[in-house]
Amino acid sequence: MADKLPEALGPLLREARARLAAAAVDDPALDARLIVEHFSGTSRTQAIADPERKVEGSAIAAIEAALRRRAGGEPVHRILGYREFYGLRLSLSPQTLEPRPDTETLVEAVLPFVEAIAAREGECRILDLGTGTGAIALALLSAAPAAIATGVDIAAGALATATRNARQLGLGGRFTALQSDWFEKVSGRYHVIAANPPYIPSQDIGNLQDEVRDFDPRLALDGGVDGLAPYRTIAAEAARFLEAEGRIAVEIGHTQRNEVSEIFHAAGYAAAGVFGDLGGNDRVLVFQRGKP
Ligand SMILES: C[S@@+](CC[C@H](N)C(=O)[O-])C[C@H]1O[C@@H](n2cnc3c(N)ncnc32)[C@H](O)[C@@H]1O
Repeated sequence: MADKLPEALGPLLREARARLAAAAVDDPALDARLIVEHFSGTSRTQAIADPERKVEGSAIAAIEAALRRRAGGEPVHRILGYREFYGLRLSLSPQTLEPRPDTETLVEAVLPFVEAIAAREGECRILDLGTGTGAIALALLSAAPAAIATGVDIAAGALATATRNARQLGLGGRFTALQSDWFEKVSGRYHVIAANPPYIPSQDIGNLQDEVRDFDPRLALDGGVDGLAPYRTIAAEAARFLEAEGRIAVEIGHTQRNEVSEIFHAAGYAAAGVFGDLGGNDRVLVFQRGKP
């Protein structure tokens, strides 16, 4: 049994970090800080300026429990219940993928187009397929006040979380949640169809990092036998829902650029951009109607 956690903020942070380091957590200093700040309601500045500040017993108990979960391998943002994405705080639930910084690449890739359409037409309609927490749609709505978005997901629990996130961010009036198997229940035409679909080949899921395999929902990861099934469906069915000059933007696995490009070219789309993530990997492909 570990010693009792100290009540004073500075020593508490040090002990939290030591426990996570002993459990071989990747970044024990960062995770200890996130956990202590979240459950004690304190800030980094307070920890530096007032390290003797006392933390309440109920907060210490919550920190104790959170450290145990983190040491047991649960991702820190699952424990906190939220993750920042594109500067927005998004709540998570068991049915949502934890949004990743790489996906911000997709937001940046289409934002200039969204802004240009909104300036020209007074509105830009976005369809976010597989919306999860609402990450892509809500980031675009927060950056483009004349945009409106429909977030589609097959998972009702994900849509409930996306709807809550939209409301909490003051974007509820421009966000519609729709439960649908890709385009099945979708109607209307959109200037942007965005998707970060599941793209891991089914047989590779067992080899993913424990934190991904055990805590992200399988529905958010499994892209079928070769990881490309959702791209085939999206490429085959998008035409009826895309405005003439619209764009389709998809996140891809870093080895999938050629295969995904071929799928969209065969369906009648031309490349309109390739975007790399912060690690320099191909991460987002943008397409428009036309010959490759
Ligand atoms: C990789 S996650 C992306 C979540 C979110 N867009 C993000 O970037 O953080 C894929 C999402 O697609 C949803 N999904 C899986 N199969 C689907 C289907 N057939 N129709 C609609 N959504 C689906 C999953 O529930 C999951 O929320």
